[in-house]
Amino acid sequence: MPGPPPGPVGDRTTGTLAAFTADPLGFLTACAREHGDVVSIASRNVLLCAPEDIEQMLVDRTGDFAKTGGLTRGRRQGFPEAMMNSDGAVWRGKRDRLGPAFTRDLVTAAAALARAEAAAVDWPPGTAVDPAPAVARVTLRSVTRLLFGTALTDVDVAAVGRLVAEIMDLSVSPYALPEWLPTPRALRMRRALRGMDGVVARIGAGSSPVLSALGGAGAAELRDELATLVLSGFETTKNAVLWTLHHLATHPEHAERVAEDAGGAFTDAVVREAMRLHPPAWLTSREALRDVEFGGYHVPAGTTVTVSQWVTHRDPRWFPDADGFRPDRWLGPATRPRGSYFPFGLGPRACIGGAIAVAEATAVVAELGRRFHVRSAGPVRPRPALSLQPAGLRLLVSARAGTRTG
Ligand code: HEM
Repeated sequence: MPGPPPGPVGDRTTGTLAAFTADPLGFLTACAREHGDVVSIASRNVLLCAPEDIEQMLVDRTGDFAKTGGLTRGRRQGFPEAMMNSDGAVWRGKRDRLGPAFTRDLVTAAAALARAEAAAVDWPPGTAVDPAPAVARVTLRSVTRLLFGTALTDVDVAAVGRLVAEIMDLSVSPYALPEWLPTPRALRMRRALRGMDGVVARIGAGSSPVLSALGGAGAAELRDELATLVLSGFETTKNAVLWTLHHLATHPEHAERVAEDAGGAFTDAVVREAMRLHPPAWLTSREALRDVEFGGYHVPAGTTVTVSQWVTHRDPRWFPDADGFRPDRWLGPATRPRGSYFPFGLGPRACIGGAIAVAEATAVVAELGRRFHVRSAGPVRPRPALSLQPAGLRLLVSARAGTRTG
């Protein structure tokens, strides 16, 4: 009978919670480097780091795992009727309904819309800017125009931004107080959700292939589906663009190539490499529905099994000079195992908008990289909220010769 996986010895009462909460990325990295590919990171919590195990969980043995158990069990789900928050046959029905609307044409349209939105960014040259508000506006407006045919106003953009900020703050808080308590945070969250309801109502009144695909949904289901599509399609893509700008700001030689590349293979490689080092989705979890075995260790039913893009994307076994920003590694044929790089997840539950996100991010980076020189204006720290944010990012911006900046 195989034994349990090895792992860190935590505090007698709180286990490893304090170490995880203080520095989730550092904690998970240390677990992998010190204990191997299958690590018991807390009671009934296991981290998988080997590509073949990651593939097993996300692709080959999906029937042994549920998405909506584990870390999310018992917590009220923000949008419970959305595809993203469902499992089993209910999820299958929703994905079959929505999937066909995500066509190749939609991906092509995503690039054109994102480039047009990015063309309107008017950073004053010669200044240090926080790029997040402009990039948020570009990514949010392009994804909502693309999916729902609706151009959001600045009031809508602000309303979605407020909700995302609340969700991100909540996701880094170690304290989960009951939601009915009238804490300032709970009140802010309720206000932000009401603001989102207004945006969703406007979006739902539009017309598009995605809205037609959702034609048979009831009111609550439609609201949950639209809200999660907006939220998941926007914050992650925004962070992918912001991290890419950060890497270009610290690697002028790559920024020069992007300026010349007009959104070609090199710009695509730059975005992929940024998502390797700074994956917007840095953690994915499932609950084991039955006893399973990984790497010769026993993992009992009910265990939360986690895979981390942050940890595996930085493993030197699959990525030589793993901490270096080297976009050229994406230009040759891929020789690394499939489960070593999974910014959009893998298997049947992989991101429905991955191709759209890459097209959008590449188009925005191409357009901004063509018009602006960017230099780093200070230290940046990864903030592992629900999505990995570049905290403190500021860029010194100047116009490239021969381009208008606004
Ligand atoms: C850089 C941008 C993005 C990243 C890094 C990202 C990442 C992910 C990941 C890792 C998953 C799978 C989670 C799991 O296995 O538990 C996922 C699922 C999902 N994503 Fe994305 N995503 C991005 C952009 C988008 C966009 C643009 C859309 C919408 C157009 C979108 C909509 C969704 C939906 C609806 C799901 C749930 C799929 C399902 O449950 O069947 N995402 N995303």
